[in-house]
Formats: sequence, C-alpha cells, structure tokens
Amino acid sequence: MGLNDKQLNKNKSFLQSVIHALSGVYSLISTERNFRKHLVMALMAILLGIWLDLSITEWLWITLAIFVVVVAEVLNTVVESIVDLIVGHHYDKSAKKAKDVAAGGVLIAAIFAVIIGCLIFIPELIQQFHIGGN
Ligand SMILES: Nc1ncnc2c1ncn2[C@@H]1O[C@H](COP(=O)(O)OP(=O)(O)OP(=O)(O)O)[C@@H](O)[C@H]1O
Repeated sequence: MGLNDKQLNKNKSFLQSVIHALSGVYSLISTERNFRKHLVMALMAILLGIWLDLSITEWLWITLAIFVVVVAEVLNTVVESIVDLIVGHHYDKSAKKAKDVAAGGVLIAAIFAVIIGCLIFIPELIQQFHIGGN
C-alpha cells in the first residue's frame, strides 16, 4: 500500500485510493521542476494577497488562477508519462505533438494566471502605496 508497491488490481479501500493519490502528488512535486516553480509563485501570490487583504472575489480569482495552472501541470505530466511509456526514447512526430500541445496548455494557463495576477495586484498595490503616501 506504500509508495513502492507493485499493485496491479483495483484499490480495495478509500484509504488505499487516497494513499496512491498522495503518492501521485508527491511524484509531481519531487520530479517536476516547473511544477515546483509554479508552487513557489502561487505561495508568493497567496502571501501578497494576505498582505494586501484581498476581498473574497479577488481570492476566488487568485484561487482559480492557481488551480488552472496546477491542473494544466498535472495533465502535462500525465501526457509526458504516457507518451514516454508508448514510444520510449524513439523520436515520433505524434509524440512531439502530444508533448508540445500539453506544454502549450501549461503556457496558456500560466498566461491566464499572470493576467489575473496583474488585474488584481496592480490596482491593489497602487492603492496601498497611495494610501501610505498620505
Ligand atoms: N519521443 C519524442 N519524440 C519527439 N519529440 C519528443 C519526444 N520526447 C520529447 N520530445 C520533444 O522534447 C520536448 C521536451 O520533452 P520532455 O519529455 O523532456 O518534456 P519536459 O522537458 O519534461 O517538458 P516540460 O518543460 O513541459 O516539463 C517535447 O516538448 C517534445 O518537443
């Protein structure tokens, strides 16, 4: 039931399902450098949001932006793993397309997150420093 098991059959309990899901999250964090970078940026956005005392609507947008990037990273990693499983170290045009499109999805999600971040944080920062200047 741990990280190094060689189970092939279906999970027998909810706990076993959760342990394997957590193992997937651990694998994502420990093996995907870009995912770790996105996590650090998400943490910085959360800390900045706490400092700026964002409204609930602003928090909803920031949360959505963070989760869109996380989901895109998860799908990208799944695609990379499946492609590697199928083609191994052989060059393949379809493999390249699948990996490039998956990476493109992460890029689009990251651009969305940057736009949301700018729309929320720039006016908040301007207001913060304006009030501080009085
Ligand atoms: N089997 C293959 N056939 C053709 N092109 C490939 C293959 N494997 C990788 N590539 C090309 O190399 C790029 C990098 O692939 P790789 O699997 O190393 O992803 P990565 O560096 O982990 O990507 P990311 O930066 O999204 O984490 C792919 O986007 C693709 O263009």
